[in-house]
Amino acid sequence: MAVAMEEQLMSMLLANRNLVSVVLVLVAAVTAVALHYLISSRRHHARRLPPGPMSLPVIGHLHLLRSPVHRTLRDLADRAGPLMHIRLGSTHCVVASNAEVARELIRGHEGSISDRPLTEVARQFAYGGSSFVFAPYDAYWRFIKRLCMSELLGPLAIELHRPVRRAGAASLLRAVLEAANGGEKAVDLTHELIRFSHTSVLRMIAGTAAVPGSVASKAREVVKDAAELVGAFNAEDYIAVCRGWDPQGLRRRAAAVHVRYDALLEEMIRHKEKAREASKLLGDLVGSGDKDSAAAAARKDMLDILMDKAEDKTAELKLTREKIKSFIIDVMIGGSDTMATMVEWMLAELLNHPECLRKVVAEIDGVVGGGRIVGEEDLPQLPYLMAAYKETLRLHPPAPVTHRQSSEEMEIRGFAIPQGTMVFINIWAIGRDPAFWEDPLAFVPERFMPGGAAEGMNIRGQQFQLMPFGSGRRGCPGMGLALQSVPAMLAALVQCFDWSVAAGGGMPLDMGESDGLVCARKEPLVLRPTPRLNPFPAVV
Ligand code: HEM
Repeated sequence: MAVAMEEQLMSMLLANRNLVSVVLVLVAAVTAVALHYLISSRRHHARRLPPGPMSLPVIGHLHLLRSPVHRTLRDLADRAGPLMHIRLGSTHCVVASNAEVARELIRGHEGSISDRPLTEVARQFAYGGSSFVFAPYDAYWRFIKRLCMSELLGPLAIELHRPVRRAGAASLLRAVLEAANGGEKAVDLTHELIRFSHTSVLRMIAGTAAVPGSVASKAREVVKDAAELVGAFNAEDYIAVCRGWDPQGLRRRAAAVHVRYDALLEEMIRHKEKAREASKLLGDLVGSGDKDSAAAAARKDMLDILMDKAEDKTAELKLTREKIKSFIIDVMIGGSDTMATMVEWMLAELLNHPECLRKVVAEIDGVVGGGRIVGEEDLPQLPYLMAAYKETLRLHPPAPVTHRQSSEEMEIRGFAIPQGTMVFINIWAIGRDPAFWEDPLAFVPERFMPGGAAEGMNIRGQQFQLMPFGSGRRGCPGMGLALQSVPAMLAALVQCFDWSVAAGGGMPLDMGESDGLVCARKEPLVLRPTPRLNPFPAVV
């Protein structure tokens, strides 16, 4: 019976050979289409970009970006979520707006987001190559980072340069005292603080001998102009059709500023070369023993260290004159305004919160007294001052959004981030996230004190709820310096003077933010100082 049926079927199939072929082809086609759909829908799901607002052709989300950008990005993320995709022209960007996403990116994908986007303007200041700040995570970057952490900006260098910063602070206090005693109605502290932090950084770079007064004032000008250009939005960096056209003229202006900057750096380096030759000659004449070389090592500034490395034939990497100059530019731009801005934000917050200011001053009076001026060495005994500093960094990080670039495709939270995507971490929004911070907009240093909700929280980037210096391998190399210099300067200002608002100003102080590379106060801080210590301690 079965055999009969089989034979019958065979004969039917043979009779309908053409029909079978058609059916087989159809089945194969349907299967292929289904498979293709399945595979491509899986791939599409994996390639799905994180959510973001509606975009426009060509410009993407550029029309939505208002200044200050960190606020706009936070507002957009409130609707799109803590991992948001936006398109700036033709450039994909993702924005991390809470601590969990920042942690996932930095802990989980550190290797993929260790590059920084090199903008057209930044390229000019990097002598056509890439500087330390904008270098990809390559051999040069690793070399200079190691040098930073061990010698240039490491704990020993910070310690050795303490007298230089002390002298800078003394000069600021002297200027304020003269203004107060001379009956001047007000002091432009913004101006004085910028002068102080520029001089401190410049002296760390080139020592006192290599920095004539004219260099210091030219440096302030050129750093201001360069920072303005590096911080400006340049359509060329984002919109493909604008590339090579310099539509806003920024590249042209940057080239002109760079010529001035280069002349200044050459002046500094030539001074330094002469000083090194002279001291070498002297060493050869008198014969320097081990003790003298130890003292000479202690006197080395950044240029000395960099020039030693450039002359070192056994160094793992050749440090060219261009690389030295571009590194100095990075440190001057990255280090000066950030520190001045932080002292200013901190003083403004304390003046707006007199009870906190009273606690800071009482703590300094209790630990230091009125016979000498507070210094960096006192900081470990001043926990409330440090808590007020952390609170200021939480509310007013001077670099509110950090920029990275993905060097390969990566998957995060089920979304695919293409290679070459700009990765923004909104440090400012993270510090004000109501999901973590109680009463996030209030200035409450007590939250960092014993018993406070953020007691023991450090700001070095290991706890992602507070990361004013960034985090991971590209975290700020100047953090150690900023953790000493800023609170010590603020402490001296409030120990030595009572501050009141100059005529015409009102309280509370306006806390509006400026545009630019560094998020500073919009209005200059113009205040009236009254000396509060009598006799006034020696300003040395
Ligand atoms: C309160 C003061 C400062 C703050 C809040 C600050 C903040 C930052 C932040 C957020 C970054 C990006 C980190 C990241 O991508 O994860 C950074 C990078 C950098 N900062 Fe600072 N900074 C300060 C002071 C300084 C100082 C004093 C210097 C130098 C003397 C400096 C030099 C640099 C450099 C060179 C980079 C780039 C590092 C790299 O790309 O590897 N900063 N800073």
